[in-house]
Amino acid sequence: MELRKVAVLGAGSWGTALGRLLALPQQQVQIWARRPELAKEINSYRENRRYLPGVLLPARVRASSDLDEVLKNASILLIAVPSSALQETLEKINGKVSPETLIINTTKGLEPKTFRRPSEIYKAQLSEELYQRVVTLSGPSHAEEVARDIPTTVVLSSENRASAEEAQDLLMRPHFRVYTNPDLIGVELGGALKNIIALSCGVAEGLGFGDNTKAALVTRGLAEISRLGIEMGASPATFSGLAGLGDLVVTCTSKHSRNMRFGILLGKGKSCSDALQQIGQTVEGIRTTEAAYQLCQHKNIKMPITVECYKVLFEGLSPSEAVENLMQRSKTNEVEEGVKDWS
Ligand SMILES: NC(=O)C1=CN([C@@H]2O[C@H](COP(=O)(O)OP(=O)(O)OC[C@H]3O[C@@H](n4cnc5c(N)ncnc54)[C@H](O)[C@@H]3O)[C@@H](O)[C@H]2O)C=CC1
Ligand SMILES: O=C(CO)COP(=O)(O)O
Repeated sequence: MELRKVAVLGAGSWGTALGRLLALPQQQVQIWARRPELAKEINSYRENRRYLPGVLLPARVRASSDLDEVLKNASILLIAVPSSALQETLEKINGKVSPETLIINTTKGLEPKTFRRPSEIYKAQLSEELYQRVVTLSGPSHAEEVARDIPTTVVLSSENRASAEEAQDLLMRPHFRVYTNPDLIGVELGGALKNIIALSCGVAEGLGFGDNTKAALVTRGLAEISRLGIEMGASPATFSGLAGLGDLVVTCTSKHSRNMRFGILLGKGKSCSDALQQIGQTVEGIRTTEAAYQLCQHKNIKMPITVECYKVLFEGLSPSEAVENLMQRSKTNEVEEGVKDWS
């Protein structure tokens, strides 16, 4: 049996959980951790105590802070760094990856100012040949549950169908069901924009509001995600799928969501910097709120939750004022005009 090597870049909770999933008798996994101390700790304890405590890693998973060593002979590359580190990471691997390598992107986010989705960052950094090997993984999947083999469904998209199907075969497990979807724009926008709504649900919880408020945010959040997504070229159906509604539901309800936990702290009166420090992990919703706010202003699309979330994060608006602003907007229809008119 030919032994394959999988390189995972990013030793956070998601890189570690997926590294564990990819460790098979025929697959050796090496995780790249920026900090040598973290690589050492993972190897010594067979556990990533900092980012994924309580999950024992098989011996086939090793960590290293030497990027060249991790990339050497890898035929599969999985990238799980925060969106803020994606460009820098791709620059580091430039010229070190062979064109046949299958690349799985797991970063969810949107870049402020440029509005680039993760795959657009790959496209700008990689050769066209290698870009055709990039597949984005999205959908409702908290690392803490995937790492404990809790049944999970995800979705893959790519510009290249054969690459997406190859990644599907690679990742399918009895407890991890993988779908494909050709709508790369929708899959990546769903995964990024739900973070804004999860953060807002957290704020509502921190303010002491209840389930009605959360349901309102999820539903109206999905409406504004879809409005922006369709304008950007996504297929409407994707937003009722795993990368849309699916990820929105899990992130807005799960105790594992860093975006929601960050929002709870804001709702309870913590400053952004204190809340971020307390979470101590990636909170993609902050950058994505900035990007989506700029984008909806630029494209003149109504995204009231995103706008209020932006004001709380970047302009010092209090969470309770943001809720008041949302509730007291001028009256309107639920569905867009033209979808269903009064007869
Ligand atoms: N944790 C989860 O359940 C899921 C996470 N994701 C996405 O995966 C991405 C990574 O998230 P997590 O693993 O959860 O984050 P995390 O906060 O658990 O870990 C991030 C890791 O990236 C490292 N890192 C930060 N800056 C870096 C840089 N410049 N170069 C190299 N490494 C750097 C950190 O040191 C840390 O090891 C995010 O885009 C997130 O939205 C997607 C689905 C599920
Ligand atoms: O994307 C995720 C689950 O699908 C992870 O969400 P958080 O980053 O909010 O933890």
